[in-house]
Amino acid sequence: MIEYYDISGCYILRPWAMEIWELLKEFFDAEIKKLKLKPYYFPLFVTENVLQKEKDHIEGFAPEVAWVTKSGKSDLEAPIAIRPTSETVMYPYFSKWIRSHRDLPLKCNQWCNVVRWEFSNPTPFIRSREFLWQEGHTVFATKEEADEEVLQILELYRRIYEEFLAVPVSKGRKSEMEKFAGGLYTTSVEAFIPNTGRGIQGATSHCLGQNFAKMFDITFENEKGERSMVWQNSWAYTTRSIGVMIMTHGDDKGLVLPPKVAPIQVIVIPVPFKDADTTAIKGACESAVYTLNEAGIRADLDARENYSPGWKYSQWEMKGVPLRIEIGPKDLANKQVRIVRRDNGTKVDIPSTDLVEQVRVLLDGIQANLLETAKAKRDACIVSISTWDEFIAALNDKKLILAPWCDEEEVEKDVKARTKGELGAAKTLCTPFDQPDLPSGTVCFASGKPAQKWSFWGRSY
Ligand SMILES: O=C1CCCN[C@@H]1CCCn1cnc2cc(F)c(F)cc2c1=O
Ligand SMILES: [Mg+2]
Repeated sequence: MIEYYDISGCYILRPWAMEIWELLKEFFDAEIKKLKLKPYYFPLFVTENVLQKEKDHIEGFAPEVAWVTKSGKSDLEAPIAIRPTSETVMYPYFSKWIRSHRDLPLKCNQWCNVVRWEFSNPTPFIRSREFLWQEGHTVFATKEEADEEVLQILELYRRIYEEFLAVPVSKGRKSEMEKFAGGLYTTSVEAFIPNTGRGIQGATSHCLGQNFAKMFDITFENEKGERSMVWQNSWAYTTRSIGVMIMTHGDDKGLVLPPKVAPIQVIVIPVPFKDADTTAIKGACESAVYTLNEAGIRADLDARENYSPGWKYSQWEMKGVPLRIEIGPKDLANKQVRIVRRDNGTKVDIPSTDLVEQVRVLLDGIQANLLETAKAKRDACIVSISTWDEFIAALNDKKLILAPWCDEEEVEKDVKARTKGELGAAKTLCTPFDQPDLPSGTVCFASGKPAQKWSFWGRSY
């Protein structure tokens, strides 16, 4: 999927990864086009004074910004930043383009790369200094429109994770401390990795309120001729989503790819036998591949002569291909094929006449099974707690913790301070929209004050 690169935190995305990214992009791009998003491409570079436009938007991030300071041997008269995100690149032009309510809503999306020179341990897909993403930046006349779109996009992110990557996620709202500092509120879809007991943010959808409108003077004349400030959203998901899928489904044989994002969904392998008719077997494999491709199923043939069938089985299992079809002399004679599932290893012989129908059923079955299995594993990690001791025990037990919280930032900071350590501190992951019942009199696990809500807490990536 990747090749390591001679700059730390940078990776080469090879076809097995890029094809997954392209399948996700195909779905998401089609969906946002239904919402009238327009494609743009803004420059990679942003000047220092524009980037510094808003102190509290950038302040904590300054160490991550990568700068161009020279061209050839000569210094640039002023350093130029490489975009870590595009608010400051785009919004001066939103200000120029938006004059009247007729110019609203403005709906801009760009598929691009961004650079953030992180120093914590670089990890392929999960934390890299350059990554691919889409960033949506939308502008509305009213808060109601913005609020509605934030949730529409969040639902698309849930679909990317649950319907395509087969990764269960929780929709919720970030705390004031964890939200995007420049915005009004942040919603996110949160995943969880049982093996490491860490939460991971899958995607985020922010309502920026009118904060950036104030900063960049983005105003419009409404129907009554009054000048007012716009309401904005911004939202993104990144190539990190591929890493979450890998960690969620992988097993000791390697990758396990959900069919919806598998570049090859079915690999067909001829199983020659000493005196059997290899030409007929290969012909049967080729027609199986053809028939499946005609039906819109991503099938391929592995007829390499220099590898044994067994060697091929292992290789395609390692690459996570959902289904393997074996055709040998016996299968040929019985006009059947043997199909092997990657997710649970079951083998089934089906008549060649039923090929497309059965493969579709099996692929849907694998997709559903992967999500259900991941959901069960994730749910088994969720524990509700009510006291500090229970919280610490659950944290050390690598759990995803649902805790009653007073919603005070000081308490959130205090929990971080009290759980610092080489595994990283505990933090709020999100306050799930789906709130369990909170009996009156329930107190916050950390402060003892009246609890306002249930929130997910845990260590994170
Ligand atoms: O998360 C999104 C969705 C897509 C558009 N951007 C928002 C907020 C990004 C928050 N963020 C995140 N990381 C950053 C890193 C930087 F180096 C930097 F200068 C700024 C930022 C920064 O603003
Ligand atoms: Mg960051």
